[in-house]
Amino acid sequence: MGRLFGRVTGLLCIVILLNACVTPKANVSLYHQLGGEPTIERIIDSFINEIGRHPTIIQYFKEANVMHFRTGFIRHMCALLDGPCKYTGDSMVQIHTGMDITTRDFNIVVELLITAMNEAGVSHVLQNQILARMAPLRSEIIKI
Ligand code: HEM
Repeated sequence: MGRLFGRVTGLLCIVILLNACVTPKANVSLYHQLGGEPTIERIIDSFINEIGRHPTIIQYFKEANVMHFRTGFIRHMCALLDGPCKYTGDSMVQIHTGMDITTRDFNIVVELLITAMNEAGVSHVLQNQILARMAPLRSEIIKI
């Protein structure tokens, strides 16, 4: 009986531990789960490289100041993921108005960001939560 109890308890512990590994951590910000500023910087540097290699997406950035974009995107992402930064740049609508960004190109940019997150070793559970925070911005960026 004691042995059976021991086994059941052991099994329960394993289930609880596994659950802790796959369940999003409610009380820790996405920013901290990601590894803070250094990981965001790694993701954005990789993202900028991907943009630079993409024949269609690079066209949108012909006139852009890459360092300014880098700083702004890092700040914005940090704030979006509940990090300690405050994004003080222009709104998404102000920035992207007139670029005539298509849904197709928006989706390509998301793919480039996913590639960058994969390169930075971000788990898929975390990636999905980050993308869920960005998804509502679609209407502020596409064809405005
Ligand atoms: C969820 C998706 C997106 C987010 C969160 C986002 C966010 C931002 C932010 C924060 C900046 C400003 C950086 C700064 O302060 O200068 C920016 C600039 C820019 N974004 Fe986006 N963006 C998104 C999608 C896109 C897409 C799909 C395109 C084009 C296909 C695009 C093209 C640009 C360009 C060209 C700039 C630079 C503007 C300039 O400096 O002249 N963005 N974006």
